[in-house]
Amino acid sequence: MVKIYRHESLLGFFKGMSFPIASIAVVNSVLFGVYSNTLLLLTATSHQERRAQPPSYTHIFLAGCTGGFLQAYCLAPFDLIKVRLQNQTEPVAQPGSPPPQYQGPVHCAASIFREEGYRGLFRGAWALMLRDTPTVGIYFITYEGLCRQYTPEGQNPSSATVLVAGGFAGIASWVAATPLDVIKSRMQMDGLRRRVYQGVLDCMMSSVRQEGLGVFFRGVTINSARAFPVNAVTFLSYEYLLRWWG
Ligand SMILES: C[N+](C)(C)CCCC[C@H](N)C(=O)O
Repeated sequence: MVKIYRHESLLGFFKGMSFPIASIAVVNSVLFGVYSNTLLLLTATSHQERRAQPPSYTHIFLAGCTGGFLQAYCLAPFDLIKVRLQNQTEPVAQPGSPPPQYQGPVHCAASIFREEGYRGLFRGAWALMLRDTPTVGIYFITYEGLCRQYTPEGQNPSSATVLVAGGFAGIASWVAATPLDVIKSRMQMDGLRRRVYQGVLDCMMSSVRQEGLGVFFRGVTINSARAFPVNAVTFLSYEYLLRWWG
């Protein structure tokens, strides 16, 4: 951190932000848009009417799963690129040494397309859909459940409630998502050199065989620590944007 700050000032910490920001905007608008519109279809109530006539948890879960399933499709190529770039851990290039395999997100996307084809951009997408379909259901159930618990009937939840409920929704869904998150990332890295895994099930079996059941909880702490603030802010933005524009 000190080195980055000295050489590049505060801006250095935000390097490479434009690509994730653009992808988060698309992915989250699909997620929340599909969720809300599925609820509209299932319960015939708009976001504003849902405080007075709260939908059932079954409907919330189904709408969440639909949102999770469709957002995974949009997320897949962006997530693949993120995982490939993050795993590129060769030491910093010396003058004269060959450049890293991927020079940035656009170059990474283009090389995957060139070397592995259109389907290559969707490597790991099945595992991602399996990860996100049920866990986004859990995400919205936790959020709604906590909001209802701490809000007087018929009223809008306070900002503090939205932040805390959003934070815990993030943690609950990420804890549930971590086993398939591990598998997903392994599938995304597979194919870089030679293919190791036959498919999602094969990847699960051989990971457990080699590393034990603990493999399914790799990174659960860091995922949860990230999930709280990210999802607190996500839900606060969602609630306020809909209140202003709705
Ligand atoms: C379902 N799963 C837990 C994987 C993600 C839920 C989406 C939450 C948010 N986009 C985030 O990045 O935390």
